[in-house]
Amino acid sequence: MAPNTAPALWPAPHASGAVDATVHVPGSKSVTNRALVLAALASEPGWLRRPLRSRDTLLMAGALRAMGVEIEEGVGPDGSGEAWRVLPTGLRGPATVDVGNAGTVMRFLPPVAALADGPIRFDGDPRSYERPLNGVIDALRTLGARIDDDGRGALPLTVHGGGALDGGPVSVDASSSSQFVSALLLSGPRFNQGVEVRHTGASLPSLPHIRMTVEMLRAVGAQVDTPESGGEPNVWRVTPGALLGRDLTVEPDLSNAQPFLAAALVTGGKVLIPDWPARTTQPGDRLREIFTEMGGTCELTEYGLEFTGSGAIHGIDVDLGDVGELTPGIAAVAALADSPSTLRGVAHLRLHETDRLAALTKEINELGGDVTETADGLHIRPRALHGGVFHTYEDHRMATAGAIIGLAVKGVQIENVATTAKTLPDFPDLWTGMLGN
Ligand SMILES: O=C(O)C1=C[C@@H](OP(=O)(O)O)[C@@H](O)[C@H](O)C1
Ligand SMILES: C=C(OP(=O)(O)O)C(=O)O
Repeated sequence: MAPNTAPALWPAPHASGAVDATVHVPGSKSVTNRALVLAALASEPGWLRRPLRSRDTLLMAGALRAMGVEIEEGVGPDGSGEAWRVLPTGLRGPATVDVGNAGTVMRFLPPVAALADGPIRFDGDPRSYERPLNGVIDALRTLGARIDDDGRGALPLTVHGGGALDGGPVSVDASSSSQFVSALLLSGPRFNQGVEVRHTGASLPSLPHIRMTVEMLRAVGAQVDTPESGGEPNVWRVTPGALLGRDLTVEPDLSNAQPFLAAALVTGGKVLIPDWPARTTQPGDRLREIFTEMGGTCELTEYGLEFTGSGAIHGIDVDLGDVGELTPGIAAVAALADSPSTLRGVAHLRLHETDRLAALTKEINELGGDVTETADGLHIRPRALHGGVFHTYEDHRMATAGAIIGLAVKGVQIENVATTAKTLPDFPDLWTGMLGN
């Protein structure tokens, strides 16, 4: 008998009433992967408490280990919580890095590899070959690195680390991904002359993620000048210097909190997310404002964020350029709203895990929806939806978007829900737990 290769279908639970749940959301992918890189580049050991353990972060840890960094399992210095202890060593090749489809791994690590002694080969999932990396490759060459690639500005490639990198000024068009800028800044303190990154493109997505990079660099002792600290627009400067080993507790992933907040909105229920930070650079914090405009109310207390749906869901006209990774979840809620929505500023999502604008349009429309792509986003006119298969294109946020729709629409089946393991392996259990099943 021929093997059955069709991806499994997961019946998305339909909500029989208003949810009322507390959901402990695991750590932030973006914070965990920056913290791992910074700890690996430090001059002394460091701790990461409550790191996210998901495909993207385990790939990052595995890649750093392959380059000689020791990452030990342990409990934090005060004995509480699970932690990783990172012991930076001389970075070395030869090594092979599997980036999977993690933007943070494929973009943040080539600059680290340029500092290693020996060749580091980068490879990954088929989709990783299509995601832009030209900004990092070209910039590293300008800064003195030797890289072998096939000329497409993408994976696979080999960085021939020389043990050090000159660094200095470099221009990069980061309109396709803010991660180009973050990547160069993160390793910048270890370049001989530091780095001055000048973004030359017409637009720059995901600015909060660049702010996260800057704040985390400063927290380990790096000196960073930014447009916001009185520097030139679109220019970031990192001074060369040693990095401290820190004891960092990773915040919950607020973008992964999105489907649970959406559940409160869609069912007219209530969800508490403990440990929601009072101040954060995570883009998911914008959900407090966006989901309030879409019909909920929220309160940030010492216990966390309590979000309550009113039973009504309103459409929204919003520029998501700063917070692009929230688009699939917002589109799912918008498809269930009482008025149309326009999501703008996210053309670069066509180069994410999948072409998210095309995928959302196709999948929502196949359930009976009325979504059209615009040049830089989506137009969503709510219509009565029906059940069917929601394809996910190996995109974790497509899977969680489908689950949101499934709360309100009977008979939705999510293809390959296991793809949520990219950033939230516990998703199916957390979801059914939230629903009291
Ligand atoms: O630096 C980061 O941690 C991220 C930056 C953003 O990338 P883009 O600027 O490519 O959208 C975001 O979408 C991604 O999920 C995580
Ligand atoms: C775009 C995303 O991931 P990546 O870090 O792979 O770019 C995402 O998580 O939505």
